[in-house]
Amino acid sequence: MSGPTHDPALYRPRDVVEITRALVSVSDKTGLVELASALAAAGVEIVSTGGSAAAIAAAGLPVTEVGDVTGYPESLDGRVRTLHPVIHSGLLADLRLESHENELASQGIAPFQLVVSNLYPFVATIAAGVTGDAAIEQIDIGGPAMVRASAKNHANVAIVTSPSSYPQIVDALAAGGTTLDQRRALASEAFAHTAAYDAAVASWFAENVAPAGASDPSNPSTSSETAAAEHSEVADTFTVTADLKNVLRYGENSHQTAALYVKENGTGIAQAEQLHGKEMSYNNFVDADAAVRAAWDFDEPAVAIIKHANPCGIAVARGSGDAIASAHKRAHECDPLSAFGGVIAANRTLTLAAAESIVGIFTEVVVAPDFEPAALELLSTKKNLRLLKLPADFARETIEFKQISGGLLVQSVDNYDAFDSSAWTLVAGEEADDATRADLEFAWRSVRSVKSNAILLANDGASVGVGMGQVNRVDSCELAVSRAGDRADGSVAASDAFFPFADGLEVLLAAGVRAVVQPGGSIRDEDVIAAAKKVGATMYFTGERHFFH
Ligand SMILES: NC(=O)c1ncn([C@@H]2O[C@H](COP(=O)(O)O)[C@@H](O)[C@H]2O)c1NC=O
Repeated sequence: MSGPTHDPALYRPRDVVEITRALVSVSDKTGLVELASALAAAGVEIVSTGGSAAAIAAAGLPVTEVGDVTGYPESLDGRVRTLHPVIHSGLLADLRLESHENELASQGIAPFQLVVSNLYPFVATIAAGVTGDAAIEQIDIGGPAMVRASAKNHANVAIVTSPSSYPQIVDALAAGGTTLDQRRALASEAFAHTAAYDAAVASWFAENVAPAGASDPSNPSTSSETAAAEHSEVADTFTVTADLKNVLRYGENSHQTAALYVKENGTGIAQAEQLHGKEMSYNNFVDADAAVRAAWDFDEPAVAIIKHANPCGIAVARGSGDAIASAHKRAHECDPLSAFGGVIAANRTLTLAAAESIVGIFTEVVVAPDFEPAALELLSTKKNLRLLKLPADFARETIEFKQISGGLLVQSVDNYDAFDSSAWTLVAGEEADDATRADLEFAWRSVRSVKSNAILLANDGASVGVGMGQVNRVDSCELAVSRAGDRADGSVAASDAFFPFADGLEVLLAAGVRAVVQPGGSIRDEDVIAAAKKVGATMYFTGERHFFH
């Protein structure tokens, strides 16, 4: 038996390939009858598997069952159908080579020039909650084999994996055949189709079937018992597959190209339904994601207002009135100047009262789990405002990744839940009273949505001053204090990481901050604690930081 042939001299050129025989085996039968009609009208012999053949025959069109070609019945509950040398030789024979042509002829096997196939709906099956052997049975084997075989042999075979490509095949029939360029493009789509399919299977398998210790980092444990548990198992490869949803007008800047890709079973911002407004931009998506990240960190009704991926206001509701309206008003008051042109996320249905509070403020995007009809109507009067409704099964991601040159960094998301102040250590001043404690918990929860170095001042469940993204902590403290103005006096503060020196804390204390929560852990903690004690301020250490870059 000879190995692969590489001698270019042996290849006879082939561009247009006339279609005389097609193999059709599709789970998604959209457009099947229309395509089969065109094939039949062009005199193409159609060979097909059980369900596809039945659909074609039911339309009164001629079709040959695969079993009649192989002389072998579809067997093992359909596990073995097209997996037969008579089929695969017809898919893989490279008719540019005289030797293949002769071999096929001597075996009495007719080649295929067209394969139409899409695979068992594995992702839809597991999304519907199917598990165990029933899910495994939906892993298509014969389909990917014939898709990959014909994609490899695109010099001779056109492989169609999507009903959206059927019209070009109908056109090709009229034009006398498929061109090499066409078959190359279709083969590229086909390999992407099987790669995405296998990625979905691999990810499900790692989580549901593989023994413990072999899990995929895209599915890390969501247990937050200890931070160490989050750092446990990582897999040898990291695969992400996402399909193009739409090309965006541009990226972060107008000279950058950009597109939105969506994960097949994703339930996030990328899947949100746009109810109103202009097309979402790249930056809108980034900010909407950051806004949801901040607002969804709270169980109680909360609103976050984001600019350039940073909160310029976060608040929970107060009083007996409309909760989301209250949360929005209080979040907005934190920094009205910065909230201009911001992105607002609410973690509850956006009410009319909240819409009335928002409508007069120039806002780019409002994202919420739903909108009261009257709120939608009111906000829809703003033509430039985009309204996004999150999927009903919206869920925050459990892992995140960043591209670096030559690779990817992957980590579990910061879901370390250390908001219960009873677990903190008092290192300076008096134990906080209940109201102060609640404010410290609010500040500590909010500060992890702020880019490091992050300082957040809060009062009564609302941020009053945010210092973000500075390259030293003193500047972040000064920024938070200057944004808070008079409101710094009597507020509480959270710092996403320890104070390396007392200087940053001293800025906060001088402005009247009366209680502070921070991780602790600096080699100069004693100096920092002394600064708090000196003015009688309360300070807690959480023991865990919340860097966010
Ligand atoms: N076992 C095989 O040899 C085989 N050959 C084709 N299939 C799949 O059978 C499906 C079509 O089945 P039907 O035509 O019976 O509805 C296609 O999704 C195709 O990918 C197979 N099924 C799974 O492995």
